[in-house]
Amino acid sequence: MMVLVLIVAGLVVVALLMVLFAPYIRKYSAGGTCMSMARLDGKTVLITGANTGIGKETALDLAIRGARVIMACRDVEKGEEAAASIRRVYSKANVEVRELDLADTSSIRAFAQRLLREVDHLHILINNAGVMMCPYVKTNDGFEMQLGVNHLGHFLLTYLLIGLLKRSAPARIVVVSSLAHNVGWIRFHDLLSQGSYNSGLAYCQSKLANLLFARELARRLKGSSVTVNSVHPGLVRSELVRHSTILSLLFSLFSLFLKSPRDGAQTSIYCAVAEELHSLTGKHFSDCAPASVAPQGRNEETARKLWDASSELLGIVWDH
Ligand SMILES: NC(=O)c1ccc[n+]([C@@H]2O[C@H](COP(=O)([O-])OP(=O)(O)OC[C@H]3O[C@@H](n4cnc5c(N)ncnc54)[C@H](OP(=O)(O)O)[C@@H]3O)[C@@H](O)[C@H]2O)c1
Repeated sequence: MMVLVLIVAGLVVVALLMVLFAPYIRKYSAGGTCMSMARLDGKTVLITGANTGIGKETALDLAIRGARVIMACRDVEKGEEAAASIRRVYSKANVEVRELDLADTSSIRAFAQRLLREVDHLHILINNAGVMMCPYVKTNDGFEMQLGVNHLGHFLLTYLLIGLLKRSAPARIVVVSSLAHNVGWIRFHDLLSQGSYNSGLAYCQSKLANLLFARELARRLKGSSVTVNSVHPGLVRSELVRHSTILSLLFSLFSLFLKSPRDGAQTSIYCAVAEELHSLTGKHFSDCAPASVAPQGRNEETARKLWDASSELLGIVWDH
């Protein structure tokens, strides 16, 4: 009898939660389809974290548009499986998998060196890979994992490829950030969470860092025909929440209200191809439309400070 009461009570709580939160979840996860028919024949695209989720769907779409798509994945086997599934959907897909572990600067450098040797042009770079709310763990270089992969890894990758992008201009850089930037702030006093660690806050910090990086890079690249925009893909069914039991539970519960990875890829695709964005730079997009940015994401001083701190951590000097 007691068990039955508990089950019924549990179901009532779940139903209440769904009624309460569904409108909000729907609001942030619905809409936005890239209507552009732009072709990418002869163009080369690089997508990080392309073996699954939003990255894989972005790779499929851009391959169908005729691009040569380089899928940068930390697990080559998983990447090859994803490439094979893309070829099953579109047999002419020009996709290739290359190894890139954003949690290891030597892997990033080796990846970029090989790319610079073997690829003449790079027209679109999509910094998509991400890790969310993992336990406290360090990258190979001693950086907190979420800041290390989501921000610092992409910061270094972009630095290493910026010359190639400029030579290939017009070129576009798309940085996959998140709505989570709204509740993030940059903890300059403890950027790598050495003093204290909260996995949720560290994720939000890394996504705010994505946005600030995109804006500062756009500012520095003005006049170069390389544009940089950031996106929030929506709330998307993917493996991203794997490290958080609560979020995994909530995402399963509200699964019906979340975007599919295909729908989640639309804003990245839009920013990568839409003709009307050809010279638009330094903006943030969601649902294939300009989106609002939290005040901390618009603070130019914070963006410059983060730029300097990131360059120092990575031991690099940008020449612009
Ligand atoms: N899903 C959402 O609701 C949502 C909302 C807002 C923003 N986003 C952002 O969207 C982006 C894509 O997320 P998703 O939802 O598609 O998640 P996902 O399915 O978990 O995909 C994340 C990708 O990043 C890769 N990755 C993780 N660590 C890496 C590393 N050290 N080096 C190279 N690649 C690494 C993963 O590779 P493995 O498969 O090998 O782990 C995977 O390919 C992320 O930047 C995320 O923050 C997602």
